[in-house]
Amino acid sequence: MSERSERIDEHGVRGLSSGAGGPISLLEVDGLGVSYGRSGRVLSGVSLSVRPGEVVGVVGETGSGKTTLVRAVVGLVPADAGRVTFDGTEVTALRGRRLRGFRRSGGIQLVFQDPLRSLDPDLTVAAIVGEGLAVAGGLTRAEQAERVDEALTRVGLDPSLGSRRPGQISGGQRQRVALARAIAVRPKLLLCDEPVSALDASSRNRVLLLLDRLRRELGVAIVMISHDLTSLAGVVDRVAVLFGGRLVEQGPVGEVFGDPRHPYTALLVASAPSIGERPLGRPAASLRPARDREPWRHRDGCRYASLCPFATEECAVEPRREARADGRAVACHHADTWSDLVGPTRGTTG
Ligand SMILES: Nc1ncnc2c1ncn2[C@@H]1O[C@H](COP(=O)(O)OP(=O)(O)OP(=O)(O)O)[C@@H](O)[C@H]1O
Repeated sequence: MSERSERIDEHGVRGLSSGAGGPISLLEVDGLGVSYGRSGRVLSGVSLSVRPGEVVGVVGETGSGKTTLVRAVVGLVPADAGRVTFDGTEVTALRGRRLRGFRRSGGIQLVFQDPLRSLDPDLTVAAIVGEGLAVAGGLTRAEQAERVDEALTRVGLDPSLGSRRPGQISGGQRQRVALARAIAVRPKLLLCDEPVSALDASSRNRVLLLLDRLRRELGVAIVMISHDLTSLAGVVDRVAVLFGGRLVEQGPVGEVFGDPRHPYTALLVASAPSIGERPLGRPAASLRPARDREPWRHRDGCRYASLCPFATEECAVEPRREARADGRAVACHHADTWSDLVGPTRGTTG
């Protein structure tokens, strides 16, 4: 038995903690559900945990709910089910002043895809990087300036760049500035929403290497959201796959990408052959439903069933996410059997 217990934090809110008083995981998302008015449920039953210093990837196609997950974690959109606990504080229970106080404390920092949109074009780089420090308070101007220079240096930028404005530096440099701004307040968790999608291939690689270095040097945990498996593959420890607002599979990245257990993950992997040393020995086309298959007529059940070539009547009932002995969790009735239906999933190089 783990020594999990509930404790009351400084905000008077319940949270999980280890018997020793420290949190077991830094971030615990448990059964999270989010709805937007008429759009209906956008996230359902999402559970994810991130340990201190760990890098977790969340992959999913456009509209699968990736950004909503990020926003719900910091309380920018309200959850209508489940809870989010960060470093012992139940974020989903915070409202108003206490929620703003939690965000200002800077424990979680967001880094967005498009640095030009997220950086104020009228401010200097130094002012942008120092924004969070100014909001958090407690430092003299000289101390703030020192922390700004330190953050810029850490992301590989010369502090002299501090006097420029976002329009006067390159796209790769802007993404570094966004990272410098995030790490200046010494957060425990970076939530990076498509951090490299707007960059060209060489800048993308440099920023990915930088994220890896920041995690090692600062011990900061990172949740990296992306639609691109290739970007995640070299950086993350674990990966979670989001489809239609549900996590369909999660586990150590090498295993999930090397031997996917959910047909949707398998399709993603087969569509991105560059990611694995052990690519799936199957073309993506074989993981899509045959044209002559009858349309899926059930409304409930597995969200992926209408697109899944392996769906059976059983899939009309929503699959539970089964935790497996190898540290993975898969939500598929046929997780262990679908791949046998059409031959081996592993490639010949594995
Ligand atoms: N403010 C909002 N009001 C209503 N519906 C919304 C809102 N924001 C997002 N949605 C809807 O919620 C769903 C998930 O959106 P979200 O932005 O979380 O997806 P995503 O996976 O991040 O997509 P992308 O990769 O395109 O950014 C989409 O169907 C979207 O249209």
